[in-house]
Amino acid sequence: MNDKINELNTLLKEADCLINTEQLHSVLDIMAKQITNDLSDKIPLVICVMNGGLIPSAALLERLHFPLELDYIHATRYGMKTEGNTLKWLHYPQSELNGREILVIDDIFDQGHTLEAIKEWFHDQGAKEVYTATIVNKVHNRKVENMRPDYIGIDVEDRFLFGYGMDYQGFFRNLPGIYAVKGS
Ligand SMILES: O=P(O)(O)OC[C@H]1O[C@H](OP(=O)(O)OP(=O)(O)O)[C@H](O)[C@@H]1O
Ligand SMILES: Nc1nc2[nH]cnc2c(=O)[nH]1
Repeated sequence: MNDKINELNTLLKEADCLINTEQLHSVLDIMAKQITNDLSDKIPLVICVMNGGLIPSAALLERLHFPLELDYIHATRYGMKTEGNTLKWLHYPQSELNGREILVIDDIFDQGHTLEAIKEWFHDQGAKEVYTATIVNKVHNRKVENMRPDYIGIDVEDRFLFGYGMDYQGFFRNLPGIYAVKGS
């Protein structure tokens, strides 16, 4: 137990903070304004992508001051690893989706397989429009071809990130900033 705590504390101490809390708040304010402009008259169904989307969803939701509904989906393709695999679907939303305007919120757009598959699934369920939002977009050339989020907070370098929803081996989703693992 102590070994694990020491290992994790060292990892955090050596990590680079790429986006601090203040920067995150201004990014979230801007995203919330864009979303409000587009969706405030549509009574959207907001979908949190668990687990990483939990903190970004809460932060955006408290900045959206118009009628909306909330549900969640749980899909994961990284698990405890730093390399993505096939997407596992763990929970589907229970709300009526047919004809709805949907806003899907996640923490990161990396290669894009997760959001691309989720967006396609909502369209298959009869959603009228599916918007997607992520706090960060990782910059590299390994992306899916045909999809980008409608709302992106900030571009980040191609390193392994944690904090603000994103985990390192299941830990550190709770950090109020975004960090990159040393040497990644
Ligand atoms: O753009 P991609 O390359 O598909 O990666 C992005 C996805 O990876 C992370 O989820 P993860 O599978 O780690 O599950 P988690 O949300 O429970 O952390 C993150 O929350 C995104 O959903
Ligand atoms: N925690 C975490 N999850 C991811 N999923 C896709 N990319 C990342 C990343 O950099 N960090």
